Amino acid sequence: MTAALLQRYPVDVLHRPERQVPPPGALEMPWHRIRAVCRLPGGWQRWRLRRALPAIHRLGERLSALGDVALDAYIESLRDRLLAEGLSPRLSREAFATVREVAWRELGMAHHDVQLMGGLALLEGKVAEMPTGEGKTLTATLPAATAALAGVPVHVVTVNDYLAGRDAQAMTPIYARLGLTVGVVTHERSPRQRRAAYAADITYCTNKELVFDYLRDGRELGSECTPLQAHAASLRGALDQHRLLLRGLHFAIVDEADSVMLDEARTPLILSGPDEGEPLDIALIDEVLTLSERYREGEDFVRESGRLHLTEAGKVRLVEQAERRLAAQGERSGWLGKARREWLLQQALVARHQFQRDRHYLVRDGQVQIIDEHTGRVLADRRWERGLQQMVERLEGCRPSEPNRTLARLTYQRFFRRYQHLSGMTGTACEVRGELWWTYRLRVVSIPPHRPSRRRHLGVHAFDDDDGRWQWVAERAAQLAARRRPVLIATASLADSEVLSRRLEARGLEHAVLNARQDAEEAATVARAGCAGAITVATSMAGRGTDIALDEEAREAGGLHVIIAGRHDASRIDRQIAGRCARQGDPGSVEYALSDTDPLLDELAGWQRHIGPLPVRLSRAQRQRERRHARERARLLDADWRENELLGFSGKTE
Ligand SMILES: Nc1ncnc2c1ncn2[C@@H]1O[C@H](COP(=O)(O)OP(=O)(O)OP(=O)(O)O)[C@@H](O)[C@H]1O
Repeated sequence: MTAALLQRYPVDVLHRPERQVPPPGALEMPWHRIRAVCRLPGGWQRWRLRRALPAIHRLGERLSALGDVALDAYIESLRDRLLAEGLSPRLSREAFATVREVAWRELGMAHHDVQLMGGLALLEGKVAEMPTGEGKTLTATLPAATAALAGVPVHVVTVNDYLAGRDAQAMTPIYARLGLTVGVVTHERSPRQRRAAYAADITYCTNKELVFDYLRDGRELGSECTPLQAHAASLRGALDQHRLLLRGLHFAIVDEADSVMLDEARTPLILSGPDEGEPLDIALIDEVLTLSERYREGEDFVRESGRLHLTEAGKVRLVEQAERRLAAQGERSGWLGKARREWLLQQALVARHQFQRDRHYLVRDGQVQIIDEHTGRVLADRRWERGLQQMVERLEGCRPSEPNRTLARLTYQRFFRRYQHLSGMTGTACEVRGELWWTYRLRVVSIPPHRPSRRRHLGVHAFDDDDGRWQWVAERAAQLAARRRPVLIATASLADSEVLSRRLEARGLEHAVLNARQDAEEAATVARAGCAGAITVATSMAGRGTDIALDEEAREAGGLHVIIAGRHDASRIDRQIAGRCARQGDPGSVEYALSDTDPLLDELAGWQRHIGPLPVRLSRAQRQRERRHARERARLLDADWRENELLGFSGKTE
């Protein structure tokens, strides 16, 4: 696949190469769903990958006998051969042995067999499912360096700026010794720095920055949107290639693939700019907010599948109010038009009843900032659309921001399938393997752990209310810390993390907090979290990718203990949090502290909400939410294809 890529797309000739993905035919989706079920057994896949290992080790033995100068000369010759011949299986094995030897010399870490297998799966364009803490960061260096040595620009995509910066910095010694350049794209980088980072052999970036940069390039390209059109425009001097950020979509390794490609793929990414059209009608926003105050849940509006809907009684009430307003203010009042006023009121109800401060957003420096529900991080510069942002700002007493207009939008589903070579890695893919196949044509290969896990599951503790839960959690943390074990307490929201922090403070327990409000010291907080007796309270910010290294005393005391205080949107997220302990053969334990007031229970209606033990009800609610989110993604994908077909005649959305 990759060799073909090199033949078809000489990198420096075509601008912005990417795969043209045709919309699926009528029977294609059902057919791929059947194929997702009829996959090859995992054992056979692993056996196939394992077969390549003896050859890599034989080469590795030869390389380890070389001195530093001889190794550098060997790397030079390997690069020349890869550039000339492309990525043949033989040269790929040679490259893997070389990267492994270099990793050993530069970082003191040689890839384990399971990491070599994971690397081979990535090079084949698959999702490598490797248990948490097995060293995916190091695994990615194998296919990334191999492809980069063959001249293919590589994007290593991850979920947040902290991980992109950390992984790039940690792995740079390997790439530098191989003569490869590394770039990092994070939120604060300027366009010039981004261009330079994408020009590097290997670019570490976050999914959001990558898609936004792609959309910005799309606007720069205008109508010259396909690679061939862009190339032709460049030849006739109509396109200044130096203004583009990316060099095309060649080879991507997506870390935390289930989070990036599924959890975050429920809403399209929207590039917005200042709206120079209609000015914001603050008086109307205030009026709607005042009206919405009188609407009662259950009578005037209901929650269904996580959304708010006006009931018939609510609609009748709105008609009466609108008529009164129209009579008083005339037709220019903004109340004309049934659809518009219902929509306005619905937005006001969402601002009032659905979005909660310190759960969905926080207020900082007089501004409302959105918290990413999956990563627990602030989404800098992102705002809700069409008046919703301003409504929340008014409710919080902040100055309303200027309205934005959509410039371009794109779904992750469409974006990632445009890569010439797409692969991913994660610790949690087994339950979504079908969706990864029919959405992205990605197969999942489960890679076994290097050593058997020593993680102990200490069960679930259920409480009637938050008060009881926080009291127990604080007591438990105090006991464990006294035994010199480090404790990580994961809360479901920023508000919960602050409530717990106050409880710990009241007991005089020293602790660190990692949440969207206290994110400046992230690296230092994570570095201290593995010290003997340390207590750390964190939201899902510490859920994925965070590597908590233990000190010797902590390891001897029993390793990290994780308390998951509240179930998350998907069981995969809980498993990722549990995966912060017992990594790389270390000891560790995990337990749950659940409360009957968990907002996840809102997912259940009627008897389901009240019948059965709390852990069973929460698991039911979690499964229901996972299914709802999967349905939303399927709907979005479907709408995306249909819109694409329609706009094929009239224009493009990106
Ligand atoms: N071959 C190796 N030899 C020694 N240590 C290793 C090796 N591979 C990885 N490690 C160490 O294992 C730890 C975990 O690595 P890493 O954070 O990359 O795991 P991960 O699989 O990405 O975890 P997560 O699933 O949480 O993202 C790191 O401290 C890393 O240095």
